[in-house]
Amino acid sequence: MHKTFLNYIGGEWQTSKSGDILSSYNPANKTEVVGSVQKSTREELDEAAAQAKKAQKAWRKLAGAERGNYLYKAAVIMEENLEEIATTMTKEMGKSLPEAKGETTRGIQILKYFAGEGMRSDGDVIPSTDPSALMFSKRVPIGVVGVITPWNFPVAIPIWKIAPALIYGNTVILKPASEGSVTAAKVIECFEKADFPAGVVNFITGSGSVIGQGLAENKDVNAVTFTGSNNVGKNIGNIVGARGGKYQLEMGGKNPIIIAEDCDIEAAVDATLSGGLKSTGQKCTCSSRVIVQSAIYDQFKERLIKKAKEITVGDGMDASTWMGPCANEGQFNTVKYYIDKGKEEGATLALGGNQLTEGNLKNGYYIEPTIFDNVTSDMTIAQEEIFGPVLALMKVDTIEDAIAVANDVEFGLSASIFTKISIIY
Ligand SMILES: NC(=O)C1=CN([C@@H]2O[C@H](COP(=O)(O)OP(=O)(O)OC[C@H]3O[C@@H](n4cnc5c(N)ncnc54)[C@H](OP(=O)(O)O)[C@@H]3O)[C@@H](O)[C@H]2O)C=CC1
Ligand SMILES: O=C(O)CCC(=O)C(=O)O
Repeated sequence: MHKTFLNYIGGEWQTSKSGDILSSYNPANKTEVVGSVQKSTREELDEAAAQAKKAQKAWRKLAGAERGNYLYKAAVIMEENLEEIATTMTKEMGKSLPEAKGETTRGIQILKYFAGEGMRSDGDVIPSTDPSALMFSKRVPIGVVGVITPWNFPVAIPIWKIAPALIYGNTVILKPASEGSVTAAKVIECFEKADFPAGVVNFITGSGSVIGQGLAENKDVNAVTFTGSNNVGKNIGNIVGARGGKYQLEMGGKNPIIIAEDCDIEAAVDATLSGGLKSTGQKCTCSSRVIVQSAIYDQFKERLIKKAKEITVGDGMDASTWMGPCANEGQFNTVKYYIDKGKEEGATLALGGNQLTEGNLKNGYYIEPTIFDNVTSDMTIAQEEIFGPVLALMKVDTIEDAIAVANDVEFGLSASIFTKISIIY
C-alpha cells in the first residue's frame, strides 16, 4: 500500500482542498505506484507564501550559527534515513541505487557545508580614504525564496537551493517536480524532524503551470530559483523580472567531451560512458557530444562500442544494473523521437537505438545505450538536449576544429577534454 504525502505549510502537514492527488509511478515497473502527493491550488500557495513571509522576520534575526544548527540537525536526520530516501528515489525516477545513495550523501554534505557557512564571513570591510569612516558591506537575506526543481536530482538540487537560502536568513517554499515529489517529501520530513521554526521551510506539490507559475507571480516571493527546461526557465525569468524580483535559472546543456589524439584512450572511453550515460543521460551536465580527433577516431569508436555493449540495463534496484530506465513516459518518447531524428538526418546508428523489452524490461521505459556515428554539427542530435542514453560521435582533424565544434551550440554549461598537452588560449 503506497502512502499519500501532504503539503507542509506553516509547520503543519496539510491536505489540499482540491481533493485531488498526483501519483508517481515507477519507471522500471509502469504500473507500480510509488506514492502520491497533493494537487494543490493557488490559494494554498498564497497561504505558504504568507506563512514564509511571517516566519522570515524572526528567522533572519537568529545568529548564523543558530541557523546552522538547524541545517546540521536536518543533515544528521537525513543520514539516518539515507537508505529509505535513496530507495524511494530509485523507485520514483529510475536511477540506480548506488547513484541514488551517492546523490543523497551529496545532499547531506551540502547541508553540512552550509551549516558551517553560518560561521563564515558575511561581508567585507573596505579601506576608506577618510580615516574616521568605517566602510563595510554585509550580506542580508532577500526574504522568501521560491524553489522550483526538476526530477533528475530530486534530493541534491532542492538541497543545494534551500540550504544557502536558509543559512542567510531567507525562508523557502519548495515546489518539486511532480515526478520527484515523493522523494522530495521524504527530504522535507527530515527538515520537519529537525524542528525548524514553523513557516521557515514550506513544501507544496502540484502542477508546474499552477504552483510553479504561482511562485513566479506571487509578490510575497522575493526570489525564485529554478532548474529545468529552457522554455519554462525563460518564462519564469520574464515573470519574476517584470515584477522586480530576483531569479536564478539553471537550464539545459549540450555538452562536449573532446578526445584528443594523445589521450589515454581507455580513460577517455570510461569517462565518455560515465559522463554520457550515467543517470541514463538525464543530467544537464551530460556529455552527449563526443568530439574525437581523426587520428584515433576508429580505435576510440571500437573501444567505446565494445565497452558500451557490456553495460547492464535494468531496474535500478538490482545490484547488477549499471543504467536504469528513462525517468518517465514523456522522457522515453522524447528519446525515441531524437533517435528517429538522428537516423532521418543521416547519422549512422553504430549501437543500440531500440527499446528493451526482454523479460521484466517490458514493464519499464528502457532504451539501449545508443551511439551515433558520422554526426555533424548541423544535425538536430548535435544541437538539442536529448536527456537520454544517446551519444553523438563527431570526427575532427585538429584540436582547433574540436574547439570550434564544441562551441557550435546555443548552450554553454559544462565541457571536458581528454589530452596530455596543456592548451593556452
Ligand atoms: N537542467 C536540468 O537539469 C533539467 C533539464 N530538463 C530538460 O527539460 C526537458 C523537460 O523536462 P521537464 O520535467 O518537463 O522540465 P520542466 O522545466 O517542465 O520542469 C522543471 C520544473 O518546473 C516546473 N514547471 C513546469 N511548468 C512550469 C511553469 N509553467 N511555471 C513554473 N514552473 C513550471 C515543473 O513542475 P511539474 O513537474 O509539476 O511539471 C518542475 O518542477 C527535459 O527533457 C530536459 O531536456 C529537465 C529537467 C532538469
Ligand atoms: O551533474 C551534476 O552533478 C548536476 C547536474 C544538474 O544540475 C542537473 O542535471 O540538473
